[in-house]
Amino acid sequence: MNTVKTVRELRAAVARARSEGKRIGFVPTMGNLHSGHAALVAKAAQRVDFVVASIFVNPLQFGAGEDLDKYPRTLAADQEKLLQAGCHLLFAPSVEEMYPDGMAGQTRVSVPQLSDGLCGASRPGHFEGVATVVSKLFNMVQPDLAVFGQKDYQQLAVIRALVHDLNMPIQIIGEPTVRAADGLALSSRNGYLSEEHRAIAPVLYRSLSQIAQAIREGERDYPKLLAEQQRQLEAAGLRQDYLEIRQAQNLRPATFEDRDLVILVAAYLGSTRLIDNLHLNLDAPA
Ligand SMILES: Nc1ncnc2c1ncn2[C@@H]1O[C@H](COP(=O)(O)OP(=O)(O)OP(=O)(O)O)[C@@H](O)[C@H]1O
Ligand SMILES: CC(C)(CO)[C@@H](O)C(=O)[O-]
Ligand code: BAL
Repeated sequence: MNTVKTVRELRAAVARARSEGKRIGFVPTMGNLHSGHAALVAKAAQRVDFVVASIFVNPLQFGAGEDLDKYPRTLAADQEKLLQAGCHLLFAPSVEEMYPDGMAGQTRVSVPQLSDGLCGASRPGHFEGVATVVSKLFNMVQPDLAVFGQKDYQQLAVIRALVHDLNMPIQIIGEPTVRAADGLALSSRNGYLSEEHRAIAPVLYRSLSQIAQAIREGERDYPKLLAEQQRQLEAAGLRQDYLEIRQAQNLRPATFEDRDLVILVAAYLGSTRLIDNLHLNLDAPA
């Protein structure tokens, strides 16, 4: 697996693969890779002949006071994991390579409505930063398909919308969330947790699962269900950012008649913000 740092080298390597008739898959990441990322690369490797991954901690999607500076940078270990997972080319650009003219005058891509609420409410500008960098990366790599994790459910919805709305000929694949044995969704930010907080964190997925189970059993008093679980999260020591039930396909608030639902949560453990979600289609076999 080669690592390239410039757009020029990236384009040359992708052009070589294309000239050999290969289909291109793409997995964008921020690095500090775990088995969740490896699953995305493995899915791409099943579908195409040439898999490109990127590692770029994108300043444009971090708000003031967020963890941009302390976000873990672990390039050598990441290269090894990508190789094992079946990646052919890693693009690891600098901030100057991605934003050679700075960020203030950078053209932005924004996806209204889907970017509002949930993570967009507590991270203003976040999804504009994501949509902008993903659009740039898509134009640099020009893949046939790209794979994203369902763990970042709202992000996946934003990316599906931008590809649709901007007529990009790229198939977007959403991969299920890879979890630790105790249910906690793998995330680079889990590394910030103390031992004590790591032991508490699985309560997030337990709460989502309990809500899903209650809805499956016929409970439709969503405010009551959410309030109960909010109390549980807070009793366990988490500070809730949001806990919501939305329509799975468009993220609009769910009504009692909706059958295809997603339950989404974001909460703080100390200063670490964790997110998770559970897709619940009441018409699908359990
Ligand atoms: N547990 C997981 N299972 C499947 N995909 C995942 C998982 N965690 C992250 N991803 C996906 O990997 C891609 C890159 O995400 P990113 O590098 O931000 O990882 P992360 O572990 O979610 O980091 P962070 O803790 O900063 O949110 C995204 O498409 C994201 O949805
Ligand atoms: C998609 C992404 C790589 C864009 O910076 C990032 O938001 C992430 O890691 O999910
Ligand atoms: N995992 C999504 C990227 C972010 O939190 O900035």
